[in-house]
Amino acid sequence: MTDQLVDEEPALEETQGGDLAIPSRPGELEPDVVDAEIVDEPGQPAVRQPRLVGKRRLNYRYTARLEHELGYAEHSSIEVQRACPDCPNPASSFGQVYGLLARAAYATREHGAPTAKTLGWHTWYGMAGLGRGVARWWAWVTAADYAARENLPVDKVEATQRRRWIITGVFAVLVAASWEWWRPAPFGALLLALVIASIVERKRRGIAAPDKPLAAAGRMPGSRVVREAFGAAKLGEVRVVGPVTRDGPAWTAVVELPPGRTASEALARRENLAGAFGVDLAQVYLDRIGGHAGRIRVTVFDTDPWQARPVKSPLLTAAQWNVWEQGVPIGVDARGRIITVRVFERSVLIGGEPGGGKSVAAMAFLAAVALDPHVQLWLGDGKGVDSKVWEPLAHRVAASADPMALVVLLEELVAEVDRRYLLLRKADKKKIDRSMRLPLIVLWIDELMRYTTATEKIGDGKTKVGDRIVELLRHIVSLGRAAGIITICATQKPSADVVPTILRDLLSIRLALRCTTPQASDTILGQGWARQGFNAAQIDSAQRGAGHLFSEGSEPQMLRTFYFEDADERAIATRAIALREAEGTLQLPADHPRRRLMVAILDAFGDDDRLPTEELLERLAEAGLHFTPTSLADELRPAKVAPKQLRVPDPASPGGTRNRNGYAKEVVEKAYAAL
Ligand SMILES: Nc1ncnc2c1ncn2[C@@H]1O[C@H](COP(=O)(O)OP(=O)(O)OP(=O)(O)O)[C@@H](O)[C@H]1O
Repeated sequence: MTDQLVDEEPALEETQGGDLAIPSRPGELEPDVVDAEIVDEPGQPAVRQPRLVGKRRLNYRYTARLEHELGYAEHSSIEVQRACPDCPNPASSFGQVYGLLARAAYATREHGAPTAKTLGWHTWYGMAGLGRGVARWWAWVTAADYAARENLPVDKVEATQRRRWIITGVFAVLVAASWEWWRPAPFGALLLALVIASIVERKRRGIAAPDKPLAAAGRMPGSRVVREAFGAAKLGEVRVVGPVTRDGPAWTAVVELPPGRTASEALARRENLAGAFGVDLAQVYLDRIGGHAGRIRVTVFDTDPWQARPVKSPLLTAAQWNVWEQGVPIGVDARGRIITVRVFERSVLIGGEPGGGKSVAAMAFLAAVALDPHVQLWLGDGKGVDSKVWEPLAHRVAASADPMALVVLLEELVAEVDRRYLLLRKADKKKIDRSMRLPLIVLWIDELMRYTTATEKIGDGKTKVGDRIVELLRHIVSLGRAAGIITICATQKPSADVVPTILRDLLSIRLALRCTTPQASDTILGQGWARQGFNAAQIDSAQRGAGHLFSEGSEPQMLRTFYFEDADERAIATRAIALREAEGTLQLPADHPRRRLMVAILDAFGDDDRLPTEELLERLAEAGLHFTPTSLADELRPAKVAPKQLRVPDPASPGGTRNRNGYAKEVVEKAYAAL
């Protein structure tokens, strides 16, 4: 690409309104006109077929950007400046003033200078001021003030009038003479008069110029600006420890508060600080500095980090996950660092108003659980739609949105908790560990309100279903910790009647997405956090998926959850099913072929405890199921059943045994029970 600016000053008066055709659409340009202006590069073929690719009118000149083809298949563009026939004659004074104004307008547009508004003010009040000025001048030149004094001699008044007319005349001549010196000068003088008149007029009328807005701290403020902002936020005279530095999309500084003031006070005044820095609340972050309660790290982002593009989870590309060891990656902090939560021995509460992003946040947990084939998923879904995709890989599912079905599921889980406690007691352990080979169980309940507020009566006819569900949940959450049972609940209405405090306090990981009130935010995070600056009601609706997470550490942290599209969710579920199938941990439906095969094998055993492979194959063939030794082993591998060397009765010697490759009934029974 070659960019040449042919900045030849055209003979403006000659071309003005002349026969120069100014194209308005690409392709209309007359080649001759352009060829005349183009300076070919030495040694390059002549320009052909110029094509207009853009034009711009600035001042009284017209700039056309042309693209033309050189002899070889290369393009180059050239700017040609011509006089603009629609503009006032630039040689005239009016044309020159027009030029000045056009330049000012251009500068306003290009550089965003707020001149349009200022110009409007000056024009309006300037005209009014000029009118008043002309009236004053007339009173002065006619010596109206003298005329009113009756005892003054007439000749004295006339002399004054003469003198004042002469002064006016001299001034007029000077202005007129400047015309020759520089044509826009009289207009410049007029403009100056207008501006001065406008300022005086506004002063007279008591109209103040609009206040200059407080400048934002910018991308790299000095420590003085930081100190002043803390002062303005009523945090006293602080010291900026070390330099203010850039940290990716933000600037950051360590600030030491005045003696006796604490980092908590600064956290509570985050919004005041945002105002003092001239930025949005979402752009300001305050982190405590370990080992010094009076120091705080302030980080101010150039733009709102929570409105950036959705962030994809690492689970989308992970072949498999290990929840026990790797935890659950649920989102990113303001700097884009992944936040992972440990879930073993913990339970989760996700709350927020409708559309706050609960289902998407839950997806991070469900996707991690799904991709770990050794974690069982128990589903209780209040809405009956959101978790449909996970149903095929779930171990148990409570029928859609039916509180009674959830009661049945929870009772079964309570029984499992009790069974695990027995195992713990036997193994003399306080909590399950990997050596016990018990799978983690994740219980997922979406839309808690639907269940905990259900008023139907059950059992004795006195207990409400909702109360029973809360009771069962409390049992599972409090005892499930040591038994490897993790409960995850979501709720749209995080009020105390939906999530009783007694249950809320047991759920140790709490994620507050956008809420309507600080009280709702506190219901999720815990009492008093909103006052200390962790308030999900301050999350803007444009900050989708943003929330406060109370997990580890002494206070909540803000994050943005990973975003999963429907297709991502389906892809993970499909992968997870295959993974579980391969590991033999998929809970198979009643009519699954493997389940039917295992029933047929158990029937084929009859009263025998062990069978050589060939005999088992014969008995299966009698039942209409035809396998070879290899195909049977392949079918049973996912269920973790494999043939091995066994002592089986020897038909050749009654009462004797021999070594054969075969299957043990006990192994098949265990595998069937685990399906
Ligand atoms: N982490 C995120 N990143 C980007 N967009 C998100 C994120 N989380 C949620 N959203 C957007 O917000 C919308 C609502 O999210 P979601 O369905 O999870 O809300 P919800 O709280 O479950 O709503 P409801 O209670 O009505 O079911 C999503 O469709 C998505 O567009």
